[in-house]
Order: sequence, then C-alpha cells, then structure tokens
Amino acid sequence: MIAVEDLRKEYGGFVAVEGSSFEVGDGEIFGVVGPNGAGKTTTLKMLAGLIEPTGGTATVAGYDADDPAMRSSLGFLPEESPLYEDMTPRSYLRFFADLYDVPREEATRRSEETLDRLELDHRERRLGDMSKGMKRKVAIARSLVNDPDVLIYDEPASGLDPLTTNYVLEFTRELAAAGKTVLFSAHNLYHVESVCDRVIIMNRGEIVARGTVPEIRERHGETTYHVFTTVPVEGSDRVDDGINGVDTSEERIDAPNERVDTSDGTARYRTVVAEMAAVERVRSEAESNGGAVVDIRTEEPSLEDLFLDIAGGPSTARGES
Ligand SMILES: Nc1ncnc2c1ncn2[C@@H]1O[C@H](COP(=O)(O)OP(=O)(O)OP(=O)(O)O)[C@@H](O)[C@H]1O
Repeated sequence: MIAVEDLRKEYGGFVAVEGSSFEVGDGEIFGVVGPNGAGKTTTLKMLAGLIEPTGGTATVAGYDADDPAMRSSLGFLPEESPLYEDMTPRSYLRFFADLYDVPREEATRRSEETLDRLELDHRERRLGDMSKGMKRKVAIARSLVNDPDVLIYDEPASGLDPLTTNYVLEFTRELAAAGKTVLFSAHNLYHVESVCDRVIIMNRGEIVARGTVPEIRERHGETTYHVFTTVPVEGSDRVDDGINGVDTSEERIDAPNERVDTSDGTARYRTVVAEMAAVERVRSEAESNGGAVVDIRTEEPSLEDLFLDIAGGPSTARGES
C-alpha cells in the first residue's frame, strides 16, 4: 500500500507540491489527475524514490519511499520511458529481471505471460524498430518483472491506439484484482474514470478534490435535465430562471434517436436545465405553445466536467511568476 502524509516539494522558492496526504490500499487503483504543472509527476517521482521530498513522509509497500529496498516492491512506469534500442523485448526484460535478481526461469515465464496478455508479437525484433505502442507494452512488462506489490503508472496508455488502450486499462484492472496497489495518472479522464476506484484532483501543487467519482460528483457537480419537447420553447428569459449558468440553448434534434426520432420525421427540441422546477416551466411553456414534453433525461457530469469545474482556473503553481 501507499501512505502519504503532508508531502511537500519545493524547487528553490517554488512550491510544486504542498500538504499532500492520501492512502492507497491493496487492490486499489487510485487516480492522480490535474492540469499541466499541477504537481502530479513530482508526486509520483517522490513516491518512486526518484526525487527527495522537501517535507512530509511517503511510505510505499511498507518502506520509506527513499529507502533503496523499496525498489524491489515497486513497478514504476514513467511518462517517457526510453528503452535500449538495440535490445529485443526478450533480452530487455531479461536484463531488468537480472537487475532484480529474478531467477531466469521465473523471469521468462512472467515476461512471456505479460507479453501474451498485452498481445505483443515480434519479441525478437529490435526495440528501435518497434512502434510507440509496442514499446509502451514492453515498458509495462518491464514494470512487472520483479512482481511488485505497488505500481506507479504515469500515462500508461499514452501513444496507444484505442484497442491497445483498452487492453492496457483492462490489464491494469486485472493487476489490482490480483491485489496490487496501483497509482495511476493520466490526462485522459475517461480512462481514469473507467479504471480508478478513487481519485485526487491536484491543482497548483495541492489536492483540491478527492474521493470516488460519484462522491466528487455529489460534492462538486450538478445533474442536468434534458427536456425534449415537440415545439420550440420560446421566451428563454422565463426558461432561464433558476438555471444556474447551465447551457440552456435550444437545439433542434435532427439526429435519429430511439425515442426522439419519429416515423413521420417530426422535429423535437431540447432544453437543458439544472432543476426540476425549471423542467416544469419548460413543460408548461411547451403546453401553452400547443406542444408537449416527450422525454426528460438526466445527465450526470463526467470526471472531465468535474475536473474543468474544479481545476479549470489558471494552472500556474503558487510562487510561479
Ligand atoms: N526540476 C524542477 N525544477 C524546477 N521546477 C520544476 C522542476 N520539476 C517540475 N517543476 C515545476 O513543478 C511544477 C509541477 O510539475 P509537475 O511535472 O509535477 O507537474 P504535472 O502535474 O506532472 O504536469 P504535466 O501534466 O504537465 O506533466 C511545474 O510548475 C513545474 O514547472
């Protein structure tokens, strides 16, 4: 597991991470998200023992993060992971297994299993001749050669096509299901939402939101109602009442839709509102225009929406000019 308490990193007078505290349990996938410069990589590198914190503590798999003994329990996948171009996936993985003193047979079995799971062919091809996606798979396999308890993955799916991305996300879920602790950072918030049990949102070096996505949604988000009517709803002033800044623009729905599409090609109109009271105003206005409400759907904000709301301000860290 991972335990972080009041972690801080200063570069000169510049505060890159401050007051960061969180815990990640065994079998949990924990997301670290935030805009550029929020302090994500700095946090991950402190946990991987690659940079020294200015303050606070970080424990990884029961070791202080700066204890070299911790490395044997950690699989770190940095955002950029240059590989030795003249090696093949097999020789490269063997090389790292040797560094960790993994017995040869065990290392071969483990590496082949991971490469099978990630569907990496051409295991004797020169790494320098492989695509970016193939190299990423080799880097992921490398993070597992020592069978670590804790995985720290920075943008694991970066540069991968959608199919391979799905393999990697599914694979990450399997690692957690097998009891590994996974810290996962990615800019693609749909990936984060689909794999992470809990997340923290960082901005300017600090954690500004935390919890499961539904918890964050409850605290910071707003459900919106999409009201479909048979007639345009005029008088947006009236409709706007109590809408709390949500986009209320009416939009003709031309695209086919299970319920909205009608066999006689009748148009439907959608109004987006933020409260049930506003739905009723749309209904009465439609009825007074000779129409009716034909459908109401609720839409919950995605992690992406929440992120933009919470961390949408300038991403400059404090102390930066
Ligand atoms: N070695 C360094 N010296 C000085 N400042 C640094 C150093 N490394 C990082 N920083 C600064 O610390 C802040 C946090 O950087 P960090 O790389 O942790 O952000 P991030 O959230 O990972 O961003 P990104 O999404 O762009 O990768 C940034 O403002 C960055 O410029």
